[in-house]
Amino acid sequence: MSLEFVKYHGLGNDFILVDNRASTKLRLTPDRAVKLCDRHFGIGADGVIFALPGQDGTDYTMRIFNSDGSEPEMCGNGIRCLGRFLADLETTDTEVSKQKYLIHTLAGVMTLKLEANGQVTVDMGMPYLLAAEIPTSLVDADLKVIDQPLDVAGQTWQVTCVSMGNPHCITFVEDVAAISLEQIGPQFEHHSAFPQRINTEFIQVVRSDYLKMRVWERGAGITLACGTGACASLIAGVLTGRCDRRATIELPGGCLEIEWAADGRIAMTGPATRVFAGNLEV
Ligand SMILES: N[C@@H](CCC[C@H](N)C(=O)O)C(=O)O
Repeated sequence: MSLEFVKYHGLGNDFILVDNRASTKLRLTPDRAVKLCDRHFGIGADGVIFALPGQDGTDYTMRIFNSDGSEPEMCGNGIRCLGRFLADLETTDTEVSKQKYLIHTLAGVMTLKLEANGQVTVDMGMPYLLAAEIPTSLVDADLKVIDQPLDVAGQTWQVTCVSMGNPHCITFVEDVAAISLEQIGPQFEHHSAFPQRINTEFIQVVRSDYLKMRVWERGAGITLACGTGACASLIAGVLTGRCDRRATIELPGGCLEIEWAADGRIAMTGPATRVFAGNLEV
């Protein structure tokens, strides 16, 4: 038996997309996902995303597995890719596709809008800011983690933590290029202050409406972009008085536009690109 997949990327954060609309049972195991993500012995990707039937009134459900086989709650670049994937599938099936989707995720319901210029805008919902919600033991459970000291690799970093459904630890630095991400990223990810591990973003404020970011992702390591990380970083910038509520975030793979609206909801706009399709032996 063979299973068709499509490879997409959002700013170089790349995913294998699987059409799982006919069943709530995953068509691949997490172990198989790990093998497929391998860049030498597999297809190569930062994660595998499944498009499943909707639940609780949504159009579809997204499940994603990181390249280490762990299942995160949400993925910003991945959900934009899912939007394009679903539109392509619907066009193949019926010659028409929706321009707007309600997607069920482990982080809640996300709304996607496919823009005419190829970009995808996602209503990412509200951030979670309390220590218990991240989760982290850095401060008391009912407090926010804003510019708190964290010792990693013999250095004290001032960190701000934000959950976008998945956990992020943000540090503002003078020069993102000077950070030894490969060396310190794993030490942040596995720090005892973060019981569910953590995604780690380093941010350089170029202007109040333009930030540069590098990321070490939980379960995937260095990636070229992270959508939830870009949202969390803008929020950390606002909370610490470093940036505007709307900004461009420049990642190694390109730029995302992020806005934290007055009602507390976060919008992310960026591209989603189809790379190729193939068949897997299952
Ligand atoms: N690259 C993603 C985030 C994927 C999940 C993350 N590695 C985690 O474990 O939380 C994005 O674009 O948001």
